[in-house]
Amino acid sequence: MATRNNSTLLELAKSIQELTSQLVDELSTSGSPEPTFDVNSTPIPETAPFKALQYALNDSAQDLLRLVNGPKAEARTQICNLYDLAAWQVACEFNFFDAVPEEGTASVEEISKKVGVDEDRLGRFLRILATERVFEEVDPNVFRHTAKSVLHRRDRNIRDAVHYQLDEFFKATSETASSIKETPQTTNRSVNPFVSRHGMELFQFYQNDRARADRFASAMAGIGKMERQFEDLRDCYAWGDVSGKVVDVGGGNGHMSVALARTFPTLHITVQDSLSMLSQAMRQNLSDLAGRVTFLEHDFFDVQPITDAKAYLLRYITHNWSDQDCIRIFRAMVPALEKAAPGTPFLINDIVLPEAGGELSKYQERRMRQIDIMMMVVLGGKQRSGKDFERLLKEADERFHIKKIHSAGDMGLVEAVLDMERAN
Ligand SMILES: C[S@@+](CC[C@H](N)C(=O)[O-])C[C@H]1O[C@@H](n2cnc3c(N)ncnc32)[C@H](O)[C@@H]1O
Repeated sequence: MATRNNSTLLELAKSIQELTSQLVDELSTSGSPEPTFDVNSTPIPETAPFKALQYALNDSAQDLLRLVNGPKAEARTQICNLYDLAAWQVACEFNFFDAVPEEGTASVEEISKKVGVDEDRLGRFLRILATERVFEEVDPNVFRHTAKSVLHRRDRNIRDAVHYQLDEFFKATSETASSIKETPQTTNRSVNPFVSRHGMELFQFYQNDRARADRFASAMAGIGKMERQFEDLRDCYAWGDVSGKVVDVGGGNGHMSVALARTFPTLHITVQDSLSMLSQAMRQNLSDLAGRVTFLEHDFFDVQPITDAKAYLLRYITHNWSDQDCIRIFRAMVPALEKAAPGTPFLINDIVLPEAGGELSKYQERRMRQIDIMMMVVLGGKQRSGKDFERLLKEADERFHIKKIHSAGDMGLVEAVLDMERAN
């Protein structure tokens, strides 16, 4: 029998009270205002102490709601989640966000004229969104922005990040079970739900569709604003101790290398990627870096051509590839590491999953496992734990070992080295 003395619900509520008090104190100490749902609300700072409180609060608050709602109500919520996503898909596709002024209101009739969706369906979508505080109906058929909706008006990259997920990735996700039924034992770049749904591999898809490719590039910038931030990479390794050449293998448009070089004046970074990716990067004005960031076309399945680097970085590459492909990528690094100074760090920057459940907050772990499933769906790729990385490195070359995992979680950094004392 539940009593106030043995109540899990009250324990969770107490934890929520305590964590919220700490959060308010932290906001007060840092001179930050409390967040509201208003368009002019200031979000909670994204620093480590606030993130830790956010994660813990999410666990307690979500567990309390799960227990209070019970499995049947939770199942009811779950079966209808996709209709929330349908509303988001339409809001992005028809850009409801720009159709409402940042300050002030717009009627359903006015929004309908701008977005080209009939008033009846438009109003229904706006009202379901408003239940999650995305827009607010201030008078019958009159809406205004909230903090959560105005973000997508103010930040095109973040809107694109939601949009591409709810378009090509959502469609692919709906094919997950049937795709696995077709090939229950195999997945890779060419065998996955994305290919089942769209009839071609992800990057081929974008090569064939310029508009979606541009949106994808913008969405990647949006994701960079939400997670995988530069500060995390900057703080998880002693970059200041590295003096000389660093190779950013598959470095994309070089945005991380440029930021690293601007922060650490002893770094000289070569960004390697495909020519199409690098051509964008090379258009940037990097005159302040006096040639400390350079670009080199290189396919990371081919042998690494730079043999005198002080460190090699592989950032958010491994999760795009199957185990067999990762082994090929690691193996292509070996000749360069053999020639480089002993102990040259081979840095794998990617999510590092916990080995077993319970090491992290459920909230944090879920965010990582969502990316793991995303990689499975769209690329036949995966997220890995430290042990998974160790196994793949050893399969690539017995002499690899992990020297240190500098940080785990969603900004993991694994430092591997090639042990030259050991015979291969
Ligand atoms: C998820 S992005 C990561 C980019 C960058 N490292 C970052 O952290 O922003 C993956 C990158 O791998 C590159 N890539 C894919 N296949 C490649 C290959 N065979 N050789 C070199 N780069 C490749 C892509 O062009 C893309 O820039």
